[in-house]
Amino acid sequence: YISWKHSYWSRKGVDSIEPDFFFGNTTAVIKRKEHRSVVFEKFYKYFKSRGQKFGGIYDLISPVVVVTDLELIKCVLQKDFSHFMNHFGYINEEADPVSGSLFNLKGGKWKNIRAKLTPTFTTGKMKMMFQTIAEYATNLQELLEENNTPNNPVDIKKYVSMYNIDIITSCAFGIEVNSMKDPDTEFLKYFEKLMEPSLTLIIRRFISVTLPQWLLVKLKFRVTYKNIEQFFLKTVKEIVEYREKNNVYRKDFMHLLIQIKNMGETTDTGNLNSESTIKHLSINEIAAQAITFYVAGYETSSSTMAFGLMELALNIVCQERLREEILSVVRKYNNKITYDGIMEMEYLDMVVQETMRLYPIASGVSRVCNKPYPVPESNVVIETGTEVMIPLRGLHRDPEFFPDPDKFDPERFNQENKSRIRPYTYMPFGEGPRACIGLRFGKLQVKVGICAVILKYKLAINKKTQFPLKLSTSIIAGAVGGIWLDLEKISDLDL
Ligand code: HEM
Repeated sequence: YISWKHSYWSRKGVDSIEPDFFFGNTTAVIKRKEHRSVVFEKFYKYFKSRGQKFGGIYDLISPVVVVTDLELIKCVLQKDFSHFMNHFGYINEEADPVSGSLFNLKGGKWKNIRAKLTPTFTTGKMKMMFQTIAEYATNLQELLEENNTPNNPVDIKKYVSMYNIDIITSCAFGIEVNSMKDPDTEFLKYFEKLMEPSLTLIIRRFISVTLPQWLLVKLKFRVTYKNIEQFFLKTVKEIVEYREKNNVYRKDFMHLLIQIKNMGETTDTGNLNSESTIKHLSINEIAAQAITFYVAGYETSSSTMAFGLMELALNIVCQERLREEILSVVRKYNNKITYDGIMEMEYLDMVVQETMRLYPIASGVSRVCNKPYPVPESNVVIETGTEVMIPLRGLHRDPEFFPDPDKFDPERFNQENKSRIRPYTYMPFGEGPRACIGLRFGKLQVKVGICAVILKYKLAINKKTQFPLKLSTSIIAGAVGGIWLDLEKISDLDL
């Protein structure tokens, strides 16, 4: 049966790579030897070197299309989106409410909820939450101050993770956890359990992508542990009830989600109720979305920020130039970091963009075909249920699109060069109608955090950081062994 499954691409006449028995072509990912993004970068190079617009590989026994051609990428993500609306992932809202996240939702239901949630991330809403982000950036400065002792490097990922977890807990759930000062709160423990790649969870995830979805739904299969799910649902219910009863207006995502629950839409006011007839969301639905914001917005921003600070430590000229820019803008705004100030920092934007080119946190942009798709200018039809993968790291480090691709060079994103970047070669947040909904928020977290660190400390790489850098095998890539920096305090400027 396995051999027959592994003959799928040759039966279709599609160029493919010889699979290992059972593991297919992703053995290195399953055995945790390499990060998925690195493995898919190799597939990208292989098919491109053979002049193929796409090729076939096997994730275990499931066939996956790997795309190399920019025109085909455009079709999948934008032009023919109606064939590729969904992300891969098991969903059963009844048996496993947490699985009903925006990331997992399919078809019409996804479209509906996405439309309701999109106004949650407008510029106005980002400005509304800016103060919370800035306060946690001050906490990050204090934390670094406490932990930066002479001759002791700091593992920067650890601290930026605390900064991001506090922001996202505050904004998604409206809870002040302060992981920087008290890492043992019940909420954080459950969050750790939710994210923990335990063996049972790996097996459950494996089953969820291997067995047919209709069978899993019939079996009431669940990926999330019952006790973890109960904890988050109970927490969200309590927060919602408290806010509704006391008419609390807090400037966060939870407020906007409650508005959607009660009114079907968000407004720029403190209202939590209206006579609107638009279809509302249930409490389980808003809980699932709050959890998604949490999961999707924490590790992504933390890794990006840590890699950004690492590159700045390695490239002193860039670091000095960034510091000058930050200082001049901060002075303009009475020694404060403001939303408008952050938006004025052009070089900061270039640094963050270049960081995300070199270290795209997603292993690729993935879609699942939801109705048969005849690939233009070929005889191949992509069948319903087949995963299509666009390898971000392959594109971002392709010398045809980014000369000297391994070099950290923010100038690629200056006003003049930016306009020359070919569409669909740079997509750290995905692309098309299903691109990252939290883009603005994620970038803001990263930018404010980087400002806070650069303003106060001169960064240098400590020899504990292992080069050449090896990416960890967790879902969102980090650096094996950590990113160790020496921090030299150069200013007393608080945010
Ligand atoms: C630097 C930070 C971030 C990066 C690099 C990032 C990257 C991505 C990528 C690559 C995708 C898949 C897009 C696609 O399939 O085309 C995605 C989806 C998503 N992201 Fe982000 N993300 C970040 C921060 C955030 C934040 C802060 C939030 C929420 C507060 C968030 C919420 C989501 C959600 C809900 C989806 C699923 C969207 C859908 O299926 O409609 N992300 N993100």
